[in-house]
Amino acid sequence: MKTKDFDVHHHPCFNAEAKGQFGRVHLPVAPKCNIKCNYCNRKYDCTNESRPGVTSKVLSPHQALAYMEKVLELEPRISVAGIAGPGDPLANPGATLETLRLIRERFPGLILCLATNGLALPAYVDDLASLSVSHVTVTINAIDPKIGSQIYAWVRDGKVVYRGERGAGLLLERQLEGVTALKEKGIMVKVNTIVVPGINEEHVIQVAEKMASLGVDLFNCIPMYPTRETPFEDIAEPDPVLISRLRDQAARYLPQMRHCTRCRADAVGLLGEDRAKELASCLRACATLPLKGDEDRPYVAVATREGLLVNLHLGEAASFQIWRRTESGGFEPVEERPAPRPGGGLKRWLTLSEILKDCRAVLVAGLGENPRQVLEEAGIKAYEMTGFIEEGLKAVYEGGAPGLFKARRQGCSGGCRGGGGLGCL
Ligand SMILES: C[S@@+](CC[C@H](N)C(=O)[O-])C[C@H]1O[C@@H](n2cnc3c(N)ncnc32)[C@H](O)[C@@H]1O
Ligand code: SF4
Ligand code: SF4
Repeated sequence: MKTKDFDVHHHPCFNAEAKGQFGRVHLPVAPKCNIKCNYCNRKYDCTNESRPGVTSKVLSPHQALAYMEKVLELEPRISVAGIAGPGDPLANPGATLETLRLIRERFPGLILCLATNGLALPAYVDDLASLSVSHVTVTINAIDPKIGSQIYAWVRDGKVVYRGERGAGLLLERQLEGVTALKEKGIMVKVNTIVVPGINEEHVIQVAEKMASLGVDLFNCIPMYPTRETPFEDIAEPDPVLISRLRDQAARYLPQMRHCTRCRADAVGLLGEDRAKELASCLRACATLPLKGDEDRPYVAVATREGLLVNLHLGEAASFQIWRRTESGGFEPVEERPAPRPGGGLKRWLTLSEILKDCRAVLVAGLGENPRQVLEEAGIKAYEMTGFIEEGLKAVYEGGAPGLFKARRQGCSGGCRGGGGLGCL
């Protein structure tokens, strides 16, 4: 079938025959998640770990568009732009839909794809269809809430957190509704089932049977990758012989994906020829672009006592120094702007966003999650660091200097395997 400007068969995950010819890029624009799987660790900022959920940077939609342009220059065989985390794309619906919209507009010939746990899927199927998203992967690990409750620590719907069978039951309900709605729209659906020894390994076949009854196109039995600092870290990875047997049994119901490489959330390239390491500096550079691409934001605001070091927390700065890049490539302070007075909660940070609206970033020694969110929603990236202002400015304007800024989630889990590991998911 040929739909619009792209050919749905050119997806290397859904069609094994396409995998040597066509590649995919994951755009890491979705950091938050609305459930907690007991095998998943979404710590990022690591270039070496090769497992699902890891990315070296999170991008805004406009940064992701700029990154996509660069990636296609380097690797024109990429036919798919997908969003697979590092959290759940539909737990970050604003960033996800905006990214898909920007990519669809600029690259009508690309296949758009999404991987989700399905909790928020029913609410967004119409949006996905209207953006011509043609391929969706839903991770469904159990069709029995008793089994699901051993895999999911919690499920958050709006502001309410559900645990145990109630949480797993709600998730399952939404997954079934979401998959049905996707198929009604003619979207290709792959179901990922993570095989967790001792928990769901024999149940996997029942999941496949149920998915077949909903018209799912492809089934992907994925061996759980034991990940440090998760409740399942001590469960051994399932044996390849077991996985092969489960795939053969599940094949009675659905076609099987047997070539999944368990990609990172910033995977890029052909499957099995991942170029995420090679493109890490490009990804980092794109993460330093203004958060909102269409605005002119020449300045960076700095919380400093004396004008040499970044040494004040956001909340304790009575004023911010405003710096810019000079034509010769150096940096100079242009003015000092008073900060809003303490107190006033959210209003204080909204006022600060207005004061700094021509700044692409603010350098501070520390800040809380609420002001960070308010500033970032206004397009001002907040970087936590201590040290020389000029070093921070260089990193903001030019990228590089990994490690200078304090990671939002601290480094990798210590289980780095120097990038060898398992390829991508
Ligand atoms: C990182 S998630 C992102 C998309 C979405 N949040 C989801 O879970 O479907 C991509 C895939 O990686 C899987 N995954 C995460 N951690 C894993 C692990 N330790 N072993 C195997 N698969 C894992 C997820 O279950 C999902 O199928
Ligand atoms: S839904 Fe995806 S990102 Fe969220 S915890 Fe599970 S595997 Fe991780
Ligand atoms: S994780 Fe598997 S399905 Fe997802 S992009 Fe990688 S190979 Fe394709």
